[in-house]
Amino acid sequence: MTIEQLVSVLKDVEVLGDTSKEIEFIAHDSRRVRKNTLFVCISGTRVDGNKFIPQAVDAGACAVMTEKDVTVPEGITVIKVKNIHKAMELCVPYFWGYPGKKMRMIGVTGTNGKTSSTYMLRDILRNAGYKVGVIGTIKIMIEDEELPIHNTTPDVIDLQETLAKMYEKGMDYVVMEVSSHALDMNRVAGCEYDTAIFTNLTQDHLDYHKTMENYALAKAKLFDSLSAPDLVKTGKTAVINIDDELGSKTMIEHTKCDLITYGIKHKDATLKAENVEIKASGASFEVEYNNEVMHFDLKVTGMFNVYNILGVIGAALAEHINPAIIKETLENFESVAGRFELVRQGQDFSVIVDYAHTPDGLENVLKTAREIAKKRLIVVFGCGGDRDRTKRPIMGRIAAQLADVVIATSDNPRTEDPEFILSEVEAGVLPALHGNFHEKITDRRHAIFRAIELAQKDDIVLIAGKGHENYQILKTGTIHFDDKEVAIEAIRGKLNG
Ligand SMILES: CC(=O)N[C@H]1[C@@H](OP(=O)(O)OP(=O)(O)OC[C@H]2O[C@@H](n3ccc(=O)[nH]c3=O)[C@H](O)[C@@H]2O)O[C@H](CO)[C@@H](O)[C@@H]1O[C@H](C)C(=O)N[C@@H](C)C(=O)N[C@H](CCC(=O)O)C(=O)O
Ligand SMILES: Nc1ncnc2c1ncn2[C@@H]1O[C@H](COP(=O)(O)OP(=O)(O)OP(=O)(O)O)[C@@H](O)[C@H]1O
Ligand SMILES: N[C@H](CCC[C@H](N)C(=O)O)C(=O)O
Ligand SMILES: [Mg+2]
Repeated sequence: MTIEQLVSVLKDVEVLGDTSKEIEFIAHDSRRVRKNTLFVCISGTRVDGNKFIPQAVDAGACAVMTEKDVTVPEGITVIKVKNIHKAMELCVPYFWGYPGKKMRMIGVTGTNGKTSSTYMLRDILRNAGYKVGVIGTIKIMIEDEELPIHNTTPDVIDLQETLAKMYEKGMDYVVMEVSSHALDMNRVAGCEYDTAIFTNLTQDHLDYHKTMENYALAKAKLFDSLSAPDLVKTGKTAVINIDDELGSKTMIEHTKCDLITYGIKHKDATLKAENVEIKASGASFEVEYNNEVMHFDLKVTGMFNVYNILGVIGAALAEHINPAIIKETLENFESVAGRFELVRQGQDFSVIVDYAHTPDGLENVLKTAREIAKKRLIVVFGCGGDRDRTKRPIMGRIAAQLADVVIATSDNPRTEDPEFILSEVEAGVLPALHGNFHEKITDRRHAIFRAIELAQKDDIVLIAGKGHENYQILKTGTIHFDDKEVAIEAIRGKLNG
């Protein structure tokens, strides 16, 4: 596409230089620039992308898009815009040919349960014979090909490039996590969702959204988008957890298309789970749809997973998937890496690695562990740095209320002092202790070893917060760290005396 064609979708734009050049790629990161790239200069929270123009030009950029007056080497075209984010939202999907309008798109939003739901949907759609791409916290999947990811929902440039790749490789469906940050920043511009799930709304990310109301309104944008004026596909459905009273009210207010609600408590839920049983071996429940009762005997457990599964059933039915395929797939679904994942090394106590990193996530997972625990429940957890500080004492309180042994440790401290984060966690732990045991061990590896050392026959050790992550982000840089690996090492050490 030529620069002239590309800028035709922009309004407030001034182009300095040759507009007949062909653009072959768009990047905002100078390290990803190649021949004939348009380099988009973004002033970020850490650095100003305009500073990297020389590197981008060296790497092959033939044009730059910027809000600033910049000096460029001769022959480089400058596209000057008023608002770089608005400009990207318009021209990047156009450049890639609107791939997010060509495939069926399922978006999942909510504080917790997004990754879990997308993985279940992927399996259902694949078993129904479709080619599926997935975008979310852990990685990008294009059928079986895996690519790394930096955000739960990538920015508009990375997202459109990924969607274009998926379209080119023949994906019928894209199932993706749509984070509140992404909705607020409009990273999903140019996407057209067909079915959207709302899992729940509980406290997180208040550092960014400031209030729960703003957080809810960011999520509601996904539901607004289902009835936007410029849609090209038909058959939109919102699938909403109606047991989440506050969140569902906002999401439903913003829904103007077909609606499927789900829940366990609410009497009017379209999909209402009955006879729910939570066992260590898995959850079971029944749900009625179109006057037929479907019975589910799952391998995953926990009330929270029953909710995730109800949302998934709703989305799959909205996409007209055969109920028999939905049932068979969900009954065989085992787990997502780092989500209530059992670490089995032949020890006589259970070790679970889980990604709970919000108050509600931690409460749910501790309650589930408590329901299936034969003896004591030992929890190792912490809170991330440079993230919502107000959740720290709340998570501390929940851990102290629900576990027998509480080991507070570091998560990803990022640029913060780990001791300071822990002091905020402990402000919640200490007043809530009721004769139960507590230790503060800043080093996460030591904390995991200590929990496993303390574990006795039939106890459960829950290592929460980092799930699948194989790194720890410290002030000094990112190091390799994997809760599961460390747990295995500790268990083996204990078994070998
Ligand atoms: C606050 C926020 O969202 N920041 C996002 C933002 O980074 P930033 O503004 O700090 O960018 P920056 O590092 O200052 O760089 C500015 C520009 O210089 C460019 N650059 C930089 C270095 C270089 O050598 N060359 C170069 O060109 C960068 O590519 C960028 O365009 O743009 C980056 C690229 O798109 C994002 O990866 C980054 O997400 C950071 C890592 C982040 O932690 N975001 C969190 C808050 C987030 O978005 N989370 C949500 C929800 C998670 C969930 O609950 O599931 C998510 O969707 O991930
Ligand atoms: N429906 C749910 N309600 C509450 N907690 C949940 C639910 N589903 C999962 N969890 C808990 O939250 C953790 C994270 O789950 P998952 O990764 O599916 O959520 P997510 O929404 O993708 O999170 P993120 O915001 O980091 O992308 C799980 O390990 C589990 O402890
Ligand atoms: N997507 C979430 C993940 C948090 C994971 C936890 N390990 C942490 O670092 O706080 C976030 O960026 O807030
Ligand atoms: Mg996720």
